[in-house]
Amino acid sequence: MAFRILITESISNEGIQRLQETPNVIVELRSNLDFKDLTAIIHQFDALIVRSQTQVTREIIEPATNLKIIGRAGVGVDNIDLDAATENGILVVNAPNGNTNSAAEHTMAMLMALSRNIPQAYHALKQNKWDRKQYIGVELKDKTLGIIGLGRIGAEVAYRARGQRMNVIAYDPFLTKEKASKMGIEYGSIQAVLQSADFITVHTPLLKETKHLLNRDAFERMKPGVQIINCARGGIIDEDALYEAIISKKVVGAALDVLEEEPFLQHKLLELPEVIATPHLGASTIEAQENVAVDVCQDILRYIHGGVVRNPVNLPSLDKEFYRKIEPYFHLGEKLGEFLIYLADESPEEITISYAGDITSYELSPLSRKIIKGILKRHLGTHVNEINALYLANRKDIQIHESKTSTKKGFSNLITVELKTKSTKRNVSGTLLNGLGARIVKIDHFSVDVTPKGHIIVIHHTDQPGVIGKMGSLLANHDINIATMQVDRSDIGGDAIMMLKVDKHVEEVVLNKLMMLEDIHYVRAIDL
Ligand SMILES: NC(=O)C1=CN([C@@H]2O[C@H](COP(=O)(O)OP(=O)(O)OC[C@H]3O[C@@H](n4cnc5c(N)ncnc54)[C@H](O)[C@@H]3O)[C@@H](O)[C@H]2O)C=CC1
Ligand SMILES: O=C(O)C(=O)COP(=O)(O)O
Repeated sequence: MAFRILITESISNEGIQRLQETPNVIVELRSNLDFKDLTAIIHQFDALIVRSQTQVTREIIEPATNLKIIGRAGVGVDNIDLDAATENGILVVNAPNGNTNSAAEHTMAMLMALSRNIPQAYHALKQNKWDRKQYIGVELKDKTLGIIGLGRIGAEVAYRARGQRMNVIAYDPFLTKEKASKMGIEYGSIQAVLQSADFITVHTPLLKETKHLLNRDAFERMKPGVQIINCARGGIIDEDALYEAIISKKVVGAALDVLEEEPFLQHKLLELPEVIATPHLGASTIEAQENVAVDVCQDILRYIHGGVVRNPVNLPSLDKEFYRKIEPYFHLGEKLGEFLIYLADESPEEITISYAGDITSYELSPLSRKIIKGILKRHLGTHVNEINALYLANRKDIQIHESKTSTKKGFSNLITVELKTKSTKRNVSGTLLNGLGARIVKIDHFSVDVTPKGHIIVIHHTDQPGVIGKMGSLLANHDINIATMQVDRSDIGGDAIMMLKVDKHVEEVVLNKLMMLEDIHYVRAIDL
């Protein structure tokens, strides 16, 4: 079946072509869809690529029954409902590096246009007005630029502002005094930035915490005559508060590339002569558009080809080398989960994953997701994946615990998964044996050695002469061939376990007959 990709906004051909050249991939470009159209057709697609103007809300995501990946050709993902995507097991990727320069350059262009009234003067000139006095500006040199959010774009703006011989003071929760001093800028609290800056530019994402970061209270703390730039996201600035601050002359200029609602036309801020604006052009350069389109399309292709995506938004990001090393454990982990859930008769309440030995040198959360996926998949089906496994476990009130010890427990690496239900605890351990691959090496307190693959029968019995013989004849009578067999016991005549690898699926009727045999207490058939 072909992999169908819907692109709802204009993105560079450099990216689209790579998708179109891929066999079995169908690309549809539909930049004229409204919300209703998109909701009606989204179920036909495996992937969706957007920029900032398509609102990928829960109402779009829920009917998207075939959607596997959403690509954002740009940085901000505030137009995508990430919770809804995660809950529905849809991977979201973005292109965080490709437009940094362009956004930083646009910020500088806005800063310079603002300080010298260039758009206003140009506009007057176009109307045949030669007015040199009204458009007198201020120099940037020796003025203080306050930067709120010193990530990729904020930092590039800081370097450029230093080039303009401005003093720069920045606030970012991840900024340290040492890092600031290496960059030749001052580290400040948000209050210090608000109080000392002549120009303030914001470069945070739009998050719950940054919504209306510049509000009435913030404007009150600023220096009289301050000028504001927003080339990040509408919503970071409270627009009513900015409007009032301009009317009261506290703020003497604002340059806005973004507003809370886009497209923005006939907005009251645009009626003020102190406000200059562009229609969300921060990333609109040939270079940035090529970069982000190529980056996002390459990630979609990596996804299609089963590779590691570079820029996941709702999954931990994996480095290629790390992925190569951890991938064999992924397979083992998922199989341990699938195996263990067959041993449980009741619904899982707690999952405890313990890692021991060499494996603990890795970041293990992607592996834990695989194990949980393996456990949940039996009852929740293929809908479970590594993106929504934790969310679904949480929704089912299953508690997850994880522990690690670098001490080796008989094997160079060992993964033990325990499943607690209302009345029992079952556990299974597995390892990767050098050169031999994955093995299940322990079930509860019994030692075994089984490849987690194919048809397996697990039998608990009492260690008595003849049990194995009776069981073997019964299987033979049903034409079931035993490929390998493992037995372990606690002590002579005590509890024992049998693990049989057989050549075909074992029907319920055969299992029931096995259960009727004397000294057999428990039988499970597991297909891995
Ligand atoms: N106008 C446009 O066309 C464009 C706009 N953007 C916007 O710019 C934003 C920033 O982009 P990048 O620099 O690439 O992202 P980034 O993730 O590299 O940087 C964001 C920074 O904001 C900081 N931050 C978060 N909460 C904060 C808070 N409460 N106070 C201060 N700092 C805080 C983070 O620690 C981080 O360092 C994007 O999220 C996007 O919304 C990005 C590209 C183009
Ligand atoms: O990358 C971002 O966050 C941007 O805001 C750029 O938006 P755009 O892709 O130009 O609609």
